[in-house]
Amino acid sequence: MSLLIDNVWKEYGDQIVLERLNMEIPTGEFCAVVGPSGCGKTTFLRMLLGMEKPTRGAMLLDGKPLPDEPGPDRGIVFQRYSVYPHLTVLDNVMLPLEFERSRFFGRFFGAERRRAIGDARSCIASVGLEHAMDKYPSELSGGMQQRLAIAQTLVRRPKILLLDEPFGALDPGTKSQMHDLLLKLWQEEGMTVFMITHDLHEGFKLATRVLSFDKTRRDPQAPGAYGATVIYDLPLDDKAERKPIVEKWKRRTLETQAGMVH
Ligand SMILES: Nc1ncnc2c1ncn2[C@@H]1O[C@H](COP(=O)(O)OP(=O)(O)OP(=O)(O)O)[C@@H](O)[C@H]1O
Repeated sequence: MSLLIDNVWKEYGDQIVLERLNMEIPTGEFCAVVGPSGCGKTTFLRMLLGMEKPTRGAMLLDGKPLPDEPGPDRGIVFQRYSVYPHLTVLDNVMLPLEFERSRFFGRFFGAERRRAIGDARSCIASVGLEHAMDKYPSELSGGMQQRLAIAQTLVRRPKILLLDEPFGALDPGTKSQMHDLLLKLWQEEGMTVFMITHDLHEGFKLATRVLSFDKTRRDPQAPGAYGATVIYDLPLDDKAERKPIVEKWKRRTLETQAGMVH
């Protein structure tokens, strides 16, 4: 399953946010999405999720247009834990399954309910929260809450996992544990991942490909006249061999973000 982004543009009124996005992403690619604040990274993720439609161009999953509403094949995790404070860990992870089911068939009963509970429990165990099934979010640390948010998204077994600065609020130790967890889940599930990060080192550590967004042209009189595009598309799948190249691009990306190169 591959994702084809074909000349995608996104405009809000007369503001062009993104322009000329062209890329092909094979299944299982782990893309880090980097770029200056406000350049349209979240907008890109929202289009992949189906919360926003491109103004122009096409996004094709295996040759078919991406559905223009969120579905179980795509899941998102935000920086701030989007968990429900009044529900236990288990109920937080059951909820997406119940929503999905009730859209079409009403509530779970009997064997189906038991199967859903089993799926939720194994997903909670996969993020290391098996001892906290009956706890409420207020009883969990920040890292545990973010694990819960990830479980809530993974329980529907998305093919595309979208992460909007998921670890930005965590301390370095917890962040590093979350990196290990994410890599484990990514390897086990074979998902295509897009992760926005402001931490370039995190992006280069985790990703197989770095997509660096920025504007290539600017009009000081009309800030919305031009949008951002992918200025560097860096494959990192063979890190040892590509190390010198990666280092060069990493330096260039850092310089661009610091406003030293345009
Ligand atoms: N629904 C909307 N209506 C109008 N403008 C919007 C909307 N959503 C985003 N924008 C504009 O699009 C631009 C890109 O926003 P976006 O949140 O995608 O940037 P970002 O790169 O994710 O920023 P940050 O790194 O600060 O989170 C901003 O100028 C924002 O004001």
